[in-house]
Amino acid sequence: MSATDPTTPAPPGRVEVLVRRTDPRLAGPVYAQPSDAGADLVAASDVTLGPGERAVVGTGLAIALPEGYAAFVHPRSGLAARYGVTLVNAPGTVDAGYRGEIKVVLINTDRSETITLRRGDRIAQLVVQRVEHAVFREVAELPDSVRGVGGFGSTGGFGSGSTAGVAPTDGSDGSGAEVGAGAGAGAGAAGATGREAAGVRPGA
Ligand SMILES: O=c1ccn([C@H]2C[C@H](O)[C@@H](COP(=O)(O)OP(=O)(O)OP(=O)(O)O)O2)c(=O)[nH]1
Repeated sequence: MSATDPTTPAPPGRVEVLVRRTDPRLAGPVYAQPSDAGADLVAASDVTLGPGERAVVGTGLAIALPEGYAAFVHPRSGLAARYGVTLVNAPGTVDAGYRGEIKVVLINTDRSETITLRRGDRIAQLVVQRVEHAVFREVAELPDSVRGVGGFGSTGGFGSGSTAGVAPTDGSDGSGAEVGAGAGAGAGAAGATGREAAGVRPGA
């Protein structure tokens, strides 16, 4: 079934996403396999990326998602593993209200090889998901949790003989040095700057 066939209703349990081809000769979005999470997005134009270069590439597609959904532009693992090509902003977020052409922000992370992708090449994949819209409620204290403020490697890093679950002996939270202004326990809940940065209005 064509992904853009307007006469075929969505089967039960499947969300209907309206698709407009801004470039009618291009394919997509197409699920390569029935159980794939992502539908392939293709390049609307040729693009050549030297080592470290990036480009915003059109896909020839615009969509209308139902309210309560978003679509996420993810890299393709084959392009990433074979050529080092991924997305600068992975995953890119396509809002339900966005009606413009979906674009892909590609980057060539390879240090020496230039890659040329051709119009019609599959450059990314689109994952449609239900998303919650939160009500952000400001509080003075957050409820306790097992993790607490530990993060950024607090469970022991990446080695198989990790120290996961071993409490630090220095009385710290185990997360090592503070990482940026937003990593502290008070950020987000107590600091005025954090509130402003989070867009939380006083009294909201
Ligand atoms: O990889 C992406 C990411 C975003 N978009 C489109 C859809 C999305 O709804 C819109 C805005 O994206 P985002 O909110 O990430 O951009 P922003 O930098 O916050 O810009 P804006 O001020 O327009 O929201 O751009 C894409 O086509 N591809």
